[in-house]
Amino acid sequence: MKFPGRRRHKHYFPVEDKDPLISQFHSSDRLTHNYICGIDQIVVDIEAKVDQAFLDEFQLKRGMSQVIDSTITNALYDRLKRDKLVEYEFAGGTIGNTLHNYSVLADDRSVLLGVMSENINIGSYAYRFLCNTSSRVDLNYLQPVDGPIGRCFTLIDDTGERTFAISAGLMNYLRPESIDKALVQNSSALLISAYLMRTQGDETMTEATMQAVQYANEAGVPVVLTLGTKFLIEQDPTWWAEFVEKYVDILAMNEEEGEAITGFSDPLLAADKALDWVDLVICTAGARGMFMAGYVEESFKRETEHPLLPGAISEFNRYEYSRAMRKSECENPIRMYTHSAPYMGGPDAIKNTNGAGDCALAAVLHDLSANVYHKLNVPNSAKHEQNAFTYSSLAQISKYANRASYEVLVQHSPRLSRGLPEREDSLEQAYWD
Ligand SMILES: Nc1ncnc2c1ncn2[C@@H]1O[C@H](COP(=O)(O)OP(=O)(O)O)[C@@H](O)[C@H]1O
Ligand SMILES: Nc1nc2c(ncn2[C@@H]2O[C@H](COP(=O)(O)O)[C@@H](O)[C@H]2O)c(=O)[nH]1
Repeated sequence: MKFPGRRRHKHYFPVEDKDPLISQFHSSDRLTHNYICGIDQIVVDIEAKVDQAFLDEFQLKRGMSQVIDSTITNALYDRLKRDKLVEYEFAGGTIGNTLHNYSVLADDRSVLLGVMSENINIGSYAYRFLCNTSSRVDLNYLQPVDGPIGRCFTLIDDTGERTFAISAGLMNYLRPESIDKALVQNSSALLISAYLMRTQGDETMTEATMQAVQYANEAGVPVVLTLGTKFLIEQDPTWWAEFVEKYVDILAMNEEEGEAITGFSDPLLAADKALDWVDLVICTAGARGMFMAGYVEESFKRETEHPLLPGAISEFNRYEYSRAMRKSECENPIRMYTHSAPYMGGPDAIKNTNGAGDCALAAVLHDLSANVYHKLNVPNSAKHEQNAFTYSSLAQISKYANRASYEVLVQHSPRLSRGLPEREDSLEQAYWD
């Protein structure tokens, strides 16, 4: 719950003193609301601490997200239960987490597309997923299926490395006809992950995703792709690069995924390379914080007031105070980059890194969506003389994203249980204005 805040005496007066003009102005139903939507394999995370011998026993590759068959699933589940190794069971899924965190941060609507069991028993995984998802995430468009959603065994070793074993259930049976064209085309962004391309046999998730992407591309709705895991990208980096160039507008990745798709281990160079394909890049880099890269029209560029940073691209942060634009909106596009270290140098004790990257992306999406909201409701604002993609400067967004992921690092779940404080000394005043 948000802090109730201070009450001022002057706001309490008799009904007859009410000014009809003022009440009209404050009426929130006169504001136009926007939303973002995303597609996911609906899964619940089952988290346990394990060692290498445990991974070997179930033929799991350390650090990977891998799909397991029903024999391994049953054996793994029985073993986790028998030895009481399960620490948490919580709604997961990379896009589910991101939309939940977006809705918590923005206190606004997002729409999740995917499947949901049509018959739900109290305490079942489907039930848990629904219970652990923000009421601001619209679940009305989920496609019913006759069977279970997915389970993601999240196995964490002593070093904090996470190995994901996915028991798919019916999570990949979202059908193309379940994608509502108007819903996608009226949204402020369509969020997808690389995992959605990992289907087999008669699973229809990839086709459904491509249907949504086609609708979004047709309507100019930004398609945001998060790469999920480097192992998926490493299998065919050229295919992924072409996919990104053809269909995607905003690319989110961590430094390992960045290396897999671009060949550059330096996150700044990886972000720069990815900017050949998309309009905006987010590259998280664990304890090193995050890098972002984007475009701005020459005439709207703003120089940073921070020291210029050395790096593979010298003084790369020079224009980090600029708001990002789509390359196609710029007559003379300039590339700009920013880097932010972790908020407060990172937490003293990290409880869990699960979902830190998803949360950073949620904050970026919040900024993008706030821009759309502002434009819809205050179209004549001087702010929109620049046809920017983002509400804030790249420098501000990356700080906000790191602030949001900090919150995930100090809790056990990948999903935020509350929004960020209204104002913080550590964020520049301009952010809140
Ligand atoms: N060990 C760490 N110390 C401090 N901050 C961290 C650490 N790991 C992650 N973070 C924060 O979380 C963000 C996302 O983390 P990262 O691990 O790169 O994402 P992903 O979960 O996608 O692999 C980073 O940009 C940083 O702000
Ligand atoms: N939709 C899918 N989500 C998956 C898969 N494997 C893992 N995950 C989810 O990722 C988050 C952790 O995100 P990260 O940014 O910290 O890597 C976790 O909650 C898992 O549920 C998958 O195959 N599909």
